[in-house]
Amino acid sequence: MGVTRPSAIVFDLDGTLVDTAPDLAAAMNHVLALHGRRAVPLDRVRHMVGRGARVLMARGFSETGSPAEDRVIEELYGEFLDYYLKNIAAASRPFSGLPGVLSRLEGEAVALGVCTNKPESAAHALLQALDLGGHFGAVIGGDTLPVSKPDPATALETLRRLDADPAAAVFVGDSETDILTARAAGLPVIGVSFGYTEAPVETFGPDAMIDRFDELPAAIEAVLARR
Ligand SMILES: O=C(O)COP(=O)(O)O
Ligand SMILES: [Mg+2]
Repeated sequence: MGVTRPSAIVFDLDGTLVDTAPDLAAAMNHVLALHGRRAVPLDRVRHMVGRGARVLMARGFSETGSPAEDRVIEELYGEFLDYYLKNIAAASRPFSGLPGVLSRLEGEAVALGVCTNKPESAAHALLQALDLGGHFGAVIGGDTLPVSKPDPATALETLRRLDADPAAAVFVGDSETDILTARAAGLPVIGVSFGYTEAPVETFGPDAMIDRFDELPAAIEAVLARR
């Protein structure tokens, strides 16, 4: 029988805490339009997010014609980020039930962190725009460290900054990247069924799945008890 009281919960951001796909799609389609490409529909974008904005740009170009050459990806990324930072919360909203579950965890003195492949500046701007920033004691973005998810250093550094015991921490995410990150860091991982993923996230073997945030406390308890 393992621990049941979590020290910390580390959350992925896009597709886990916040439904950002509409604004990510708008920014990607803005860049595609600048380069004479057609728009990618929102439903497709939901399967293209999860490995950072450079990969999103590459996928957007491959989806709409000839692939972008490596040497132009940095320029596309710059165009994307410029538009995205100006429109970061035009349509992005926290997933249903999130504020309630964050308050509940805080009430139980559980430390909360964010570990995302979004640039750290974009992660802070988004959390602030949605009035969520105050909940999280640490935010690690895709450019905070020399490595990004799925490198386990990202999750472990989030916990270090929270001063939380990794042996009682849980990762929550929506994509294969998150499952790989948590596994490599030795953390139990809960998948959310409402996020962005190339294939259904349960196929990557999370320790538990939730369909709604009100299921999170019980799922945390279950994965820690099984440790
Ligand atoms: O920007 C992305 O591609 C993914 O961001 P996430 O790590 O918060 O899901
Ligand atoms: Mg995600």
